[in-house]
Amino acid sequence: MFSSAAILGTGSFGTALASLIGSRISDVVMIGRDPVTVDSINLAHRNPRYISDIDLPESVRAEIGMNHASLHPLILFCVPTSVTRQAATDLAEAGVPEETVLVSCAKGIERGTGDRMSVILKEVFPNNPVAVLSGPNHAEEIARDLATCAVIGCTNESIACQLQEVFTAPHFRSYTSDDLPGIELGGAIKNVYAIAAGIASGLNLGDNAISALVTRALAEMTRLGVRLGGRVETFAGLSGVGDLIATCFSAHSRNHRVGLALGQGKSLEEAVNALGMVAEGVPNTLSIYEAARDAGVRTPIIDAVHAILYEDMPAAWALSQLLNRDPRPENE
Ligand SMILES: NC(=O)C1=CN([C@@H]2O[C@H](COP(=O)(O)OP(=O)(O)OC[C@H]3O[C@@H](n4cnc5c(N)ncnc54)[C@H](O)[C@@H]3O)[C@@H](O)[C@H]2O)C=CC1
Ligand SMILES: O=C(CO)COP(=O)(O)O
Repeated sequence: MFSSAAILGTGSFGTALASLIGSRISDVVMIGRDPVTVDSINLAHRNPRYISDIDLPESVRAEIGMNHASLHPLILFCVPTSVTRQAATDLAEAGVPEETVLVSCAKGIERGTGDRMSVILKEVFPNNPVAVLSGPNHAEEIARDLATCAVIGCTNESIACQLQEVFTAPHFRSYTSDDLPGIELGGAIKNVYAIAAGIASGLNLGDNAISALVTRALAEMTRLGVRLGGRVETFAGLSGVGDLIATCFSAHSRNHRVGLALGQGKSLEEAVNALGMVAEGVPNTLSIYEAARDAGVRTPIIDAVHAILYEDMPAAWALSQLLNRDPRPENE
C-alpha cells in the first residue's frame, strides 16, 4: 500500500477521490490554486467550492504548488484534460522520482495531437509507471459513499493490484485491465454523447429517442475507439457503456446539463457559464471530431453535436438530419 498520495486538483473529482482514498492512506495532500479552498480544507476539512457539504477525512490536507506533490509515491491527476500537459510539466520541474506512480483520472483527449492523458504523462515522465482510472464515477455520489465500480488501467500487473487496493472501499469496487486506450477513449468519447442525450432531453424527445440515441452512441463509440487503438470488449465494460449510461441519464453529469440547456434553447456560452464547472464534452467535441476525421471513421452523432456546438446548427435540424440519413444494417 502507498504510504501517502498527492491529488492534483481541488475540484469535484479531486475532492471525491480524496474522500475515498483518505480512508485508506494516512497522508493525502490535495494540490490547489485557490488559498480560500486550501485553507478551508486544512482548517474545516471541507471544500467550500465543490461538494461542500461533506467532511473530508483527517488524513486529507491541501497545499498550493507542485513541490508539495512531487515526493509522494502516488500522484493522481484530477485537473481538466486541457491543462493536464501543463500540470505534468510543472510537476516534472519540481522533480519526481522514477518509481512514483502517476494516475490520470481525467476524461478527454488533447486537441491538436489527439493524445490520451496517459500518453501525455508517459511523454513527460518516460520512466514512471502510468495508470488510468475510469468508470461510472460521479464525484457527488462517490463523496457520499454511494456504491459504484471503476476500472484501473495499467500495463504493470503488480502496480495495477496495488492501485486496486487503494481504490477499494465498502462502497467502491475496482477491476484491473491493461487496455489503457480502450479505457481512456470510452471515458473521453462518452462526454460528447452525454451532451447529445442532454439535448434530446431538453427537446423533450421522450425515452424511446434517448434510449435509441445511447444505443447507437455505443456502436459509434466502439467503432471509433477500436480504430483509435482500444479493444472492443473494453467498450462493453465499466469505462465504456457503464460510464455512457451514467452520464447520459444522470442529473449529476455536467455534460448532460450543458446539453439540456442547449436543447432548451440556451446558447453554448450561456450553458457553459451557468454550469461554472468543467464539462469536458465541450472542448472534446472538437478534439474527438478531429480525431474521427483523421482516422476516417463515420461518426454521425459526434458530427451532429459538433454542428450544434460549433457550426450554429439548430438542435432540431441536426436531429432530423441524423434520422434521415440513408438506411443501413444495424451491425456493420
Ligand atoms: N466530476 C466528476 O464526477 C468526474 C470528473 N472526472 C474528470 O476529472 C477531471 C476534472 O474534473 P472535475 O474535478 O469535475 O472538474 P472541476 O471543474 O470540478 O475542477 C477542476 C479543478 O482543476 C483545477 N484547474 C483548472 N484549471 C487549472 C489549471 N490551469 N491549472 C491547475 N489546476 C486547474 C480547478 O481549480 C479545479 O480545482 C475532468 O477531466 C473530468 O472529466 C472524472 C470522473 C468523474
Ligand atoms: O465522468 C463522469 C462520471 O463518470 C462525470 O461526468 P460529467 O463530467 O458529465 O459530470
